[in-house]
Amino acid sequence: MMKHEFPNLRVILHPLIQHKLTQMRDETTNTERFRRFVREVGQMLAYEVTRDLPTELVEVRTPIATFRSPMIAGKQQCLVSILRAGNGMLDGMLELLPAAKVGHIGLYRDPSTLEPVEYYFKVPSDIAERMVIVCDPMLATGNSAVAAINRLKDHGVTSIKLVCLLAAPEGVRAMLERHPDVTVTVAALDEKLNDHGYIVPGLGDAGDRIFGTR
Ligand SMILES: O=P(O)(O)OC[C@H]1O[C@H](OP(=O)(O)OP(=O)(O)O)[C@H](O)[C@@H]1O
Ligand SMILES: O=c1cc[nH]c(=O)[nH]1
Ligand SMILES: [Mg+2]
Repeated sequence: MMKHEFPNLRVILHPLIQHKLTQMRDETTNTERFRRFVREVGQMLAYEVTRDLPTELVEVRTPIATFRSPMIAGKQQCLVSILRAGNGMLDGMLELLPAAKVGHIGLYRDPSTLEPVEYYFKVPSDIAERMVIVCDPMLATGNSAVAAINRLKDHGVTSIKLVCLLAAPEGVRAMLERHPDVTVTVAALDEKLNDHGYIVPGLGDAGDRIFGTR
C-alpha cells in the first residue's frame, strides 16, 4: 500500500493495474487500446473495492458433503457512472457484479470555472437501500464527484464508495472535507493539477480518449 496523508484513500499498487495504467498515460495509445485498458482496470478496481463486502455462511451440498460456505450478504449493489467517462469503466465492473443495478449522472466541467454542470440524472428507485459504487476515471478538483455524491445523498443513499483511475491530491482532499464517509479507491495518486484543472502527469482528457472525440 502506498504511503500518503489521506485516511479516505486506497491506492491499488497491483502490477497488472500499474502496467496497464502506464500504457494509458502514454499519449501514443490510441482510442481502441485506451478504451480496453479503462475497461480492464475498471474491472480490477471493482475486485478491490468489493474486498470488504460482508458475507454470510449458507448451506451448500457438494457431490461429497454438505457444509456451510460464504456468500455475499447485506445490501445489494448499485453502480453509478458519472458520464461520459465513467461509462468506460462500467462494463468491466458489471462483469464482476452482474446483478448490480446502474445509475447515470451526466456532468461536464465548465472549462472556465471548473464547476460541474448537470445534464442528466437517472438512478434506480430503490437506490437508498443499496451500496453504491460511483465510478469516474478522473478525480481532479473533486467538484464533479462531490456534486454527484451530494445528489445521491439527497436521494437517501447512505453507503457510497468512489472508484477512479487517477486522483489529484486536491480531489482527494475535497472528498475528505465534503464526504469523509466515502472511501476513494484509485490506481494512482498523481502529483497535482495544472492551471486548467488537468491532473499532472495524468493521462489527458479521459472522456476524449475513451470516445475519440478529440
Ligand atoms: O474532479 P473534477 O475537476 O470535477 O474533474 C473530473 C471530471 O472531469 C472529467 O469529466 P468531463 O467534464 O471532462 O466530462 P466528460 O466525461 O464528458 O468528458 C472526468 O471524467 C470527471 O468527471
Ligand atoms: O486530467 C483530467 C482532469 C479532469 N478530467 C480529465 O478527463 N482529465
Ligand atoms: Mg472530459
